[in-house]
Parts: sequence; structure tokens; C-alpha cells
Amino acid sequence: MKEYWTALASLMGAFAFLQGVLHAVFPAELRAAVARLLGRLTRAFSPYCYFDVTEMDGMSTNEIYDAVQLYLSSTAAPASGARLSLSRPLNASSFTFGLAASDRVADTFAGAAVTWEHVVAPRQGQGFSWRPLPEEKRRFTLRIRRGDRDKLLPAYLDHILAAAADIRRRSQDRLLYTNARGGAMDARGLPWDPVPFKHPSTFDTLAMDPARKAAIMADLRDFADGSAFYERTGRAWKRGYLLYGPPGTGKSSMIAAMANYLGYDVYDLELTEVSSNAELRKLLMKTTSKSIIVIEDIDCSVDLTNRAKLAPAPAPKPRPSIDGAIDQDGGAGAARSITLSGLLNFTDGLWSCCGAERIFVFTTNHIEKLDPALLRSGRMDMHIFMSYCSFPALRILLRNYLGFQSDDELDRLGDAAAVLRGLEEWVDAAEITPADVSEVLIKNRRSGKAEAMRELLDVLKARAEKRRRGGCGGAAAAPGKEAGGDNEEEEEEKRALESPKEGKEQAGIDSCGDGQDEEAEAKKQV
Ligand SMILES: Nc1ncnc2c1ncn2[C@@H]1O[C@H](COP(=O)(O)OP(=O)(O)OP(=O)(O)O)[C@@H](O)[C@H]1O
Ligand SMILES: [Mg+2]
Repeated sequence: MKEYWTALASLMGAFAFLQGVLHAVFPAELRAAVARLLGRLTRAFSPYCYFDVTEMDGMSTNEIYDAVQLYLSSTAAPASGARLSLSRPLNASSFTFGLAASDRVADTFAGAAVTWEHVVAPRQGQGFSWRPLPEEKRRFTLRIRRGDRDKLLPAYLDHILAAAADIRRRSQDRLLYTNARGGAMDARGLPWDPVPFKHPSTFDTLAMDPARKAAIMADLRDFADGSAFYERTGRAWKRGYLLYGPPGTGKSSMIAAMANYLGYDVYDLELTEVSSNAELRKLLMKTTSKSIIVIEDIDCSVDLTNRAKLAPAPAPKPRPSIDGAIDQDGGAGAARSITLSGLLNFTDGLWSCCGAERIFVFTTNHIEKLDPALLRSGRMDMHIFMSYCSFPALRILLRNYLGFQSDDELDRLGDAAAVLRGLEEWVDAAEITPADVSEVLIKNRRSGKAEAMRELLDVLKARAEKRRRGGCGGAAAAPGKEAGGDNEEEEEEKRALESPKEGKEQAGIDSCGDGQDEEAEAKKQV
């Protein structure tokens, strides 16, 4: 054993001596040149070519590095024994896996096999920089066969960028943006404030006629998958939906369901916070693709008049007006107000197509107050009437709120089957909104399914009776509340239905009512 250690020690001594001689005889430059030459020779005869994707591109982060990391973490197959790192980005609800240092993954694209290696080395001598660089130099090295090079590049990189964007969008929670800062920009120059968007409404929970629901979902899917179609037909890749109907029929819930269905972010545009067309355009430019731009209660946000009408509308409050090109305070303020044409250009003008894959949704309780130009196809391509609760919609609410597992269970009610038939018979006459039905079911859901349905039936009957006597609908009577209560209350309910929102003002344009109804009807209605 002793001899063994002595031999090893002499061998190491000889090696150190040789290394010293080599260093003394060959200067560092010569050694580096030889290493480079050897590297070149190996590469020249190698059947592969290599591409480095470094983490830092000069002083800024390299977008492709991030994309490759994300892409590899979820699509490529790690070689056996590969070590994955785990992380969860801020606001994300799912984990992402990353490739650890010096590990490799294999991938295939267009029938060609490629290998990615994650190389991490310590950064030497930071030098002076305003922005500290990471302590390690990281890069991905892509190895592909020489013969596959033309086939793979740049299509493979485009594929990675698109896939990474998709993964990022799916793993990240939806965001709801608002422009509540009245045009002021944040530190990064953005006029929108984001908050996580966690609205639970989906097309499953949305109570409406199943056939109409399916038509809307198909339209949305067509839109989202329609990149090639929009390009071929020369149309901007955007679509407008107008949701109209009485309060509480699910317009806002529909927007949330759309966002959840497509995985889009939502930009809730508060028009009253926008002071000029230029600001409106800036807001539009700062929205991302794959998003829904919403203007709720469009008839109430601003004064609406026909763009052809030049006379300024009286403005009781200093708020933006959609009113031809004439400013209400005259001259000086002209550049500072939103005009109808500004809004029209926002939805279907040259600027509306900066960015792609965007949906515009306007909601209103009074479609007849909207300018026909705003309603035309190209701006509002689909008009969706959110109606009072129909029986198929009521069934969805019963399922959601009372916990029926399926339609079959609802049909096999035994004793309560008669109650279900009663609901079917009375629901149309009651003209009740899904919001009111939900409220009754929420209040009574603990009393059991049959009892809750009976309570709902009582409410429907009372409302239908009230309507028959009063000739008009109203908000739902609370369960157990006497049907046909006093007139004052009835009047109040009626008023609440007709002029639902605080701060909503009559816009003073009812002249275009009938003609516009016909026009709206002529359009594609759902
Ligand atoms: N069609 C529906 N399906 C499921 N739930 C609904 C539906 N309509 C209304 N609701 C329920 O009623 C409440 C109000 O609905 P929502 O805010 O979507 O109505 P809205 O049409 O936007 O009303 P408004 O015109 O006053 O803004 C929501 O909490 C939702 O749960
Ligand atoms: Mg709403």
C-alpha cells in the first residue's frame, strides 16, 4: 500500500513538472491558439452545428433565452437523469420546470432531432456597469445536424417563441386592466393598472339558451383560431361584440366567461377617465394582443350623439363628450374631448389594428341609444341580446345553485317534478332576470332542492301576477314576500329596472329609436 502512495506522489510530481515546463516553453497566447485550432478542427469534421442562446444580450436580457427555458420546461423530454428546477412566477397559478445547469433535453421539430444543453459558468471580472450582471453566465446551446439546419431555422425558433408565449399566457392568471388613473402613466410609461382577474364565471355557469351559447362559443373559437383567415381576407384580426339587455341578465358575466374561455386579459376602459381622442388612441396602443377591450354601459359613459350632428350637446358636468368634432367648451378644449368619430376610429379605424387578436365588447341596457355607426358590422360584429331568464337558462341556474349533477337528475325529481313543470310554465310570464333567480336560489338553497324550487315557483307566480295586473315587470319579490305589494314599491322596482344605474343619464338621443331597432335587427343577432 505504501508503495502505491509513493508511486502516485511521484506521478503527480512529474505531471506538475511537465505542466510547468509546458507553461514556460509555450506562452499563454500560443496555448489558447492551439485550443482554438483544435476546437475548429473538431467542429469542421463534426456532423453537427451549434447555436448559443445567451441569457444576456449585451446589457439587456435575451428574450429568446427566456422563451427557450419556458418552452423546454414544458414540451421537451428531459434525458434520463436530467435535473429540473421548479419555479412559480408572480401571479401565476401553476409551476414551471426549468432545466438545471449542464443538463440536456432532446426535442424534435419537423421530423428532425435536436438537443439543447444548459451551460452555466461563473462570470469572471464583472468590470464597471450601471446595472449589476448575474454572477453566472448562462446559455442554452442548440445542437442540430448540419443537414437539418435550413429546415429548422428560423422556423424552429419562431415555433419556440409562439409556444412560450402561449405557455406564459396559460400559466399566468388573467389580468384585468383599468385606466382609472385618468391618463397618468406609471413608472414604465403604461396608462393601464393591472390586477389579477379571478372572475369565476364560465360558459358552463352562464345561464342562457344552450344553442345561443354554443353559437357564441363557436364564434369566439373561430376568431381565436382565425389568424390565417384574417390574413387571407385582409381584415384586421379583431372582432366586436355588443351585449345588450336589461340589468342583471349576465352581460358582465358573459365578458368574464369570454375571457376565461379564450384565456385573454381584460382591459376595462373607463371612458369618463379619458379626456381626448389622442389619449384614447394611446390607451389602445398600449393594450396587448389576445385581450378583450371592454366599455361597459357605453350609453351612460359619455353623451352620445350622432357624429353627423354638429351642434354641441349641453354638458351639465365637465366630462368627455362623444359629439361630432365640436367641443362643448368651444375652441380651446376641442383637442381635449373624445368625439364619436374618435370612438368609431378606436373600434374600426387605422389605429384599431395595431396589435392583433383583440376583441371589443360594449355593453348597454339601451341599444336604441347607440349611434348606428357604432353598431355596424366591423365594429360590433355580433349583437347578443341578454334576455330575461328562459326555461333552459333556468335549468342551468338550478343545476349551478342547487347542486344537481346533471340534467337527468333534474328530470328525475319525483315529487318535485310538478314544481319543475310549474317553473317552465311561469318563467316566461314572470320576466325575471337570471340575477333575481340566482338571488332566490342563494337564499333558499339550504332548505333543500325541492323547497328552494317551490320558493322560486312562488316568486315567479307572484311576479307574473304583478305584471299581469300592472302591465309591467319589476325586480323579483323576495321569497315569502307578499305578491302584489304596495304600489309605491312596485313603482320603485319599475324605475330601478328602467333607469338602473346611478350616474347614468339620459343621453338625449331618442330620435333614432325605431329606425335603429330595425337596423339592429337586420344585423347578425344572437
Ligand atoms: N345569465 C346569467 N348566468 C349566470 N348568472 C347570472 C346571469 N345573469 C346574471 N347572473 C348573476 O347575476 C349577477 C349580475 O349579473 P351581471 O353583472 O353579469 O349582469 P349585467 O347584465 O352585467 O347587469 P348590468 O346591466 O346591471 O351591468 C351576477 O353576480 C351573476 O352571478
Ligand atoms: Mg354589468
